[in-house]
Amino acid sequence: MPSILIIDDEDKYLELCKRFMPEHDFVGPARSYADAAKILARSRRSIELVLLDVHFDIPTEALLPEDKGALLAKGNPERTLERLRRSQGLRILDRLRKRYPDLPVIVMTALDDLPLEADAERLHAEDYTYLLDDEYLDARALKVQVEGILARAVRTEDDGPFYWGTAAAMSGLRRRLTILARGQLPIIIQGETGTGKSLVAREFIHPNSGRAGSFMAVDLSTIPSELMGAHLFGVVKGAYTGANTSREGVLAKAHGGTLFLDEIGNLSLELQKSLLLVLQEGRYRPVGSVEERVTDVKVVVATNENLAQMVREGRFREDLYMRLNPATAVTLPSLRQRRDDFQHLLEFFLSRVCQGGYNGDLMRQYAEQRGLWVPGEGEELEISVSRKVPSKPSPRRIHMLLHPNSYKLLQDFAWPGNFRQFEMVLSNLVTFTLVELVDRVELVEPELDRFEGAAARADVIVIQPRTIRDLLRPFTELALVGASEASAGEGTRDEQGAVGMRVRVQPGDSLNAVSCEVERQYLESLYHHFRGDLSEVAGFLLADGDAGRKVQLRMNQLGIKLRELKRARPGGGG
Ligand SMILES: Nc1ncnc2c1ncn2[C@@H]1O[C@H](COP(=O)(O)OP(=O)(O)OP(=O)(O)O)[C@@H](O)[C@H]1O
Repeated sequence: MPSILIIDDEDKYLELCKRFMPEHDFVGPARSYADAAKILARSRRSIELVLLDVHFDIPTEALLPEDKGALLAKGNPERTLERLRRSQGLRILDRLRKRYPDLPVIVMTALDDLPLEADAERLHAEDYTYLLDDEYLDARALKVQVEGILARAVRTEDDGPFYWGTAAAMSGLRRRLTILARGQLPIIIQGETGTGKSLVAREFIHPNSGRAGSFMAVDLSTIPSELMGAHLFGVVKGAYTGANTSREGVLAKAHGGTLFLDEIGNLSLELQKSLLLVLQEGRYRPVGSVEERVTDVKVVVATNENLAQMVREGRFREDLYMRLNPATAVTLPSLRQRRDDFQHLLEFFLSRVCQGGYNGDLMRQYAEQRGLWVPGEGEELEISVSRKVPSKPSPRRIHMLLHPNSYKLLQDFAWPGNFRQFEMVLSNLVTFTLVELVDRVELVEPELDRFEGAAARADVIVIQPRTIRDLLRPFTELALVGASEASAGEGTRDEQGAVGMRVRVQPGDSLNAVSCEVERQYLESLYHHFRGDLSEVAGFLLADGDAGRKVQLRMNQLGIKLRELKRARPGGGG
């Protein structure tokens, strides 16, 4: 686990830091340079930052420089020692710099008569110097500085399969998660379905936590409530009928590692109490056991429900909610909220769906047929994507060419299933496009003429606008998006024609009543969309333009008054 080393002759700064930054792990205090050197020799790799005091009231033999003979021989030895004590931190910093040039150090002092500013450059400390005032210990500002430095130390290489993109908001989120990952406290991840909550927990938080144990994930929405206790906490033989053997729970398996609880809102109130005990005291009791077990896990929970609301409604324990550290909850943005970065997201996900599996085979076949470079074992084709034909080919790159309208269609689509849906649509897009190209080598693209120069280029694959339209159509027809924007009881359409509805449900309403209400709104909105032409509605819904009568009957059954609808339609008269 990465930690912060404190070098200080007193406990003052350690206490301050622990109080204001409980999420970090502090080592020390080392009381002198010699102490600090021992700790660093043992665990330099896990120490990411040093907080260093300046004034050290320590015995003469512990003061730097080790060889003080010459210094003390001149002038007043008492005054020399006093000076050494008052600025000992700077000597320690000097030594640290020589031995560990990249180790970030924040110098902390309550004294303002030291020429820290002047020394800062020599000591490479300008970024790291922080003056604490005697009366007003600005711990919050220190915290900001600590977090800034730790975030800069975040690995810059690829962090794995979670794609962060280039938007500033995502870098901020990444920094925040890096810091939270390193700390001891639990983490709440919020976000719509498919925004990568599980992925970020598994591929980012756990690897960045520095915890050597395993990552264990449990989706609480898929486990029957009567089995949840045993699954989480384990069970002893004979605890209930059918418990023929003792079994460990995921908590035991995650010991020393990370426990990811997906859809935490599904945890029963009783199990919430047990989880609270784990968080507070690191203890739990397997089902049927009288003995308690001890565990050390980092708990990460995910939800797309509003936990605060659940607390208000009495469905989630307030004490557990508070213990889950809601002040630092992280919300992963939806794909709609990442539109500014759409080009990069498109390129990342398209590249990903082109590598490996069936699409990878198709890609290789395509490259072979067209005499392009064919990736070998462990090699990958580069994929780029844009609305224009790139000026010159690159030997290992395939370029996906999108018509500007198709690009816009993809960019503006609501993507209610977020990245899961995005990836699936793009994967199908690549499959359909490549199958057609591989099966019909000589295929002349009907829309190629729109992309000047593309026809002659084997490295440019044109994505047909109709393929995109066909792939999005089922979602467009079904999606009930933008419900919150829709006015009560009315259907509204967004730019893709997706219908947003808000259904008012009375307590005790049957499922049938709810689905009839949805169907009614959908039919009404289609009626308006097709300007009252029921044949068109039938053609769209049933692929049968002669079935207008059927649609009319259904509308009657649902209590829709066609005459009133006609009057309400813009330009419909009345
Ligand atoms: N930022 C991302 N980078 C790469 N892939 C992503 C990203 N976000 C989501 N995905 C992909 O989207 C899919 C869904 O991700 P994941 O299961 O983590 O979402 P989730 O938020 O946990 O969804 P749910 O709430 O439905 O459980 C996965 O295939 C994942 O690889």
